[in-house]
Amino acid sequence: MNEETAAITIRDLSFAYDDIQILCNVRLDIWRGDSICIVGPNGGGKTTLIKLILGLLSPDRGIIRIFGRSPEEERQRIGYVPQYAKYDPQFPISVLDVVMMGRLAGTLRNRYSPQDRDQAMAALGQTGLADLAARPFASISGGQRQRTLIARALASGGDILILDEPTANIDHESEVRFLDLLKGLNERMTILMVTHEVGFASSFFKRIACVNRQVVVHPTSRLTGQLIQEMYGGDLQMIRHDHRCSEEGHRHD
Ligand SMILES: Nc1ncnc2c1ncn2[C@@H]1O[C@H](COP(=O)(O)OP(=O)(O)OP(=O)(O)O)[C@@H](O)[C@H]1O
Repeated sequence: MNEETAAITIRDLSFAYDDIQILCNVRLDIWRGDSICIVGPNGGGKTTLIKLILGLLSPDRGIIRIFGRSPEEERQRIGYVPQYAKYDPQFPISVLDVVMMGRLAGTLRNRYSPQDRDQAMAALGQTGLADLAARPFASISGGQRQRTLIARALASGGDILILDEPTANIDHESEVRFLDLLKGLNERMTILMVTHEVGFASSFFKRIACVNRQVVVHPTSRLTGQLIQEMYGGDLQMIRHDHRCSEEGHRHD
């Protein structure tokens, strides 16, 4: 993969919180237009990996390049949807206000321009929520809140979209609409998504990255149908997946 096709390149990355090693010798290549699903056991290091990609944490060793430059330089090109559970839905603001927060430049200027507003409305249109712009964020459904947070990430105008467990707390119908939305966005954006729902991976993502101190990537085509059945049976609990993340259970691409 060369600089023209690379979106995110990680080499020899290690990171510890205090003395506890969380990620060790990670190598990962994510190309432009990729869609990659990040799975792994609780505490395996998925969110830590995302924070490193966003430049919110610095590696102890190794390098991370976003479009060939440092995460700090290219952070504006990444739209980030945080873990749903960490967002307080009771905060008294409108749907449009939430999306406007994605216009980082406006936040730094301390006031938003008409262009910021237009971008935020366009992002709401893309996620099918334009009619709800004036509604209090607290009054819309869980699935609509999720799409609002995606609109906020889109309003930033990035080329990479990173989502941390976005489907927790949304029903199946919303999940299907959500997948359609991701498919459309993937035509022009690189998408990374953390999930515990492995079934999700086979229906949309091109590749699946297992994070458990190290990172091992599989094409999702190898995980579909019978193979998924053999690997997980009817049980998609991450504890089974953790077992498969052992060195014997994986091949590096
Ligand atoms: N700020 C911090 N200080 C110290 N340890 C931390 C900190 N943040 C996370 N950890 C620890 O680092 C490890 C990896 O956490 P991380 O949130 O990256 O895991 P995860 O794979 O995203 O887990 P989950 O599936 O539960 O969300 C965990 O053991 C966690 O307790």
